[in-house]
Amino acid sequence: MIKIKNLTKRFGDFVAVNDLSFDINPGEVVGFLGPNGAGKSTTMKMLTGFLAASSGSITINGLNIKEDALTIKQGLGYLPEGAPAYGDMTVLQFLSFIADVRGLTGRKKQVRIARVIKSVELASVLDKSIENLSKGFKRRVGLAQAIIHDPKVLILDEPTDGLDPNQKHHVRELIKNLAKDKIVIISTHILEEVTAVCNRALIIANGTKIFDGTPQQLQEKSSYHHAVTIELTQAVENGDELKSLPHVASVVDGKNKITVLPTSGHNIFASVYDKVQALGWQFDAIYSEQGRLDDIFRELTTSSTNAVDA
Ligand SMILES: Nc1ncnc2c1ncn2[C@@H]1O[C@H](COP(=O)(O)OP(=O)(O)OP(=O)(O)O)[C@@H](O)[C@H]1O
Repeated sequence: MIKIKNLTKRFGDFVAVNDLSFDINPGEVVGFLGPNGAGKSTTMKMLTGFLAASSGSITINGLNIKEDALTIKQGLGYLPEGAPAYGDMTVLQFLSFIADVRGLTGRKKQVRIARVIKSVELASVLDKSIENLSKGFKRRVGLAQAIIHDPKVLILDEPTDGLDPNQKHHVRELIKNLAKDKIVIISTHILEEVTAVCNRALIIANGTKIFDGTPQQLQEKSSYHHAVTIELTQAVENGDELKSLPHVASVVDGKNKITVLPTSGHNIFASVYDKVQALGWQFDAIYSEQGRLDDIFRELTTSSTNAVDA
């Protein structure tokens, strides 16, 4: 279990992480979100013992990062931002080196190396220098070094950055499989990643926690939660006719699309559907939305007085 209490990091007068507190339990895959400069990487660096906190405490499985950094690091996998160091090593040399650093020897070392090569799909680049790899392969090598020792806590800073869509899918599946008995913290800008991989979302802005809940609870905060979208066959209608329905907050007219937003907590699908039928509108699709994460992310992170726990 990870316990973060009143964690603060100052760089001179600037407060990058401000009084952050939260706990994380095994089995949780936490999407750590926030706009650029919110303090995500700084928090991750403190969690992994690479940066000392100005105040507050971090304990991982009962050990304090200040006193037991080495023991904590042994049970932790970390994928930092960017590419792995030692660009002149080949992929295989690098993995072998990391396995040595992690104290793996003999058959166990060979088995673990073979396992990560397979799970992160590195077989085709084993003899290439890391510096000559594409961005996506560099990221995969970074992921391989983070999981080679089967750590109980995995901290991944933008794990799918630079990967093509197939690889993104593959890495997300890999993370989901790895996550069963571990704590996984993923920093990401990709909101769809949160619903695809995470069972908890934690959003920070200006170093302060502004949301902590499930991806579902995050979606429920969107003004598009339970909004009804009608994709019209022809863009001849406007949404004025729908504005007067009960519990309708507003109507957004798009090109061939009209979206009807409900007032909080109301389900307006049936009444919108009936009205569209009564009006005789031709449509290709009509559906209820789950909520738009981009929209709620913007709402939460652009307002400064919005601290919330789901
Ligand atoms: N070593 C440092 N010295 C001074 N300021 C720093 C230092 N490291 C980070 N900062 C500042 O702290 C703030 C938080 O940075 P951090 O890298 O943690 O943000 P982030 O949420 O990871 O952003 P991004 O999404 O852009 O990676 C930023 O304003 C950054 O400029």
